[in-house]
Amino acid sequence: MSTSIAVLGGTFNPPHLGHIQGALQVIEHLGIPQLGLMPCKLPPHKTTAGVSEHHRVAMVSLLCDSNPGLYPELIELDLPAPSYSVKTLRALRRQHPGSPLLFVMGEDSLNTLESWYQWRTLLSLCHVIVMRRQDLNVSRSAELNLWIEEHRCHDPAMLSTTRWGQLYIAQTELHQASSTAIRNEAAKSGAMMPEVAQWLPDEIISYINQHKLYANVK
Ligand SMILES: Nc1ncnc2c1ncn2[C@@H]1O[C@H](COP(=O)(O)OP(=O)(O)OP(=O)(O)O)[C@@H](O)[C@H]1O
Ligand SMILES: O=C(O)c1ccc[n+]([C@@H]2O[C@H](COP(=O)([O-])O)[C@@H](O)[C@H]2O)c1
Repeated sequence: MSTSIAVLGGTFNPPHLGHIQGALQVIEHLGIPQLGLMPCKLPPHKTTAGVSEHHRVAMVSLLCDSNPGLYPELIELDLPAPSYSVKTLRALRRQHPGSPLLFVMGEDSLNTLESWYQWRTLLSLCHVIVMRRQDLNVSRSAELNLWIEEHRCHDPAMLSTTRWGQLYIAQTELHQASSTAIRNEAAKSGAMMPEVAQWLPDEIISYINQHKLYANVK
């Protein structure tokens, strides 16, 4: 079987340590060589991606430069908006027909999966890997829970011996970081609470300040 291809899709407005910690732990837990951070063109459930594609890609690229194992996967920027994951995974599947394809998402994304375009089709294209994330707002429907249990795999070896079809909940550590909280904090006063600022690596803080993306991050 060919080497696994793994991607974490996101808006990355901005990228933060919750993304990095989760991605690095998925790499380690699954024993895969690398994982692509895949900025979307336009998130399907939002009216805008926030700051420009150029800045989001630049921040993702900075993170990848300082984290061996992570690389920018820019395929969605060449696909039509909105960035429906099924369409992206079809395109990735065409590029890598013989590889296990791993689509990584946070637990909050899993909880809203029923609202995604052709969501049941995802597992005919890829494996879905879930990173743990506290999500106090949403409870899953009985139907979604049933689907999860039907497809859930407990043996990570299956993820490299089959190319699609498994849903795996990785026991990643919880991380509180959230792009919304970072943006809200920055907008408030220009001086973020230290616990929020520490969710951002230094190179991202410098980039945000240099380009005045939100407000100054101290
Ligand atoms: N702290 C975190 N722990 C685990 N998964 C996360 C975390 N932050 C984001 N993710 C996951 O990474 C993916 C991309 O996230 P995204 O770029 O939307 O960041 P976000 O912090 O959720 O942003 P926003 O608050 O703007 O929605 C999503 O599947 C999301 O669930
Ligand atoms: O395909 C969909 O309908 C769909 C709906 C919501 C989100 N997604 C994808 O999920 C990823 C995370 O989205 P977001 O909005 O949490 O940044 C990103 O790659 C989106 O394109 C995909």
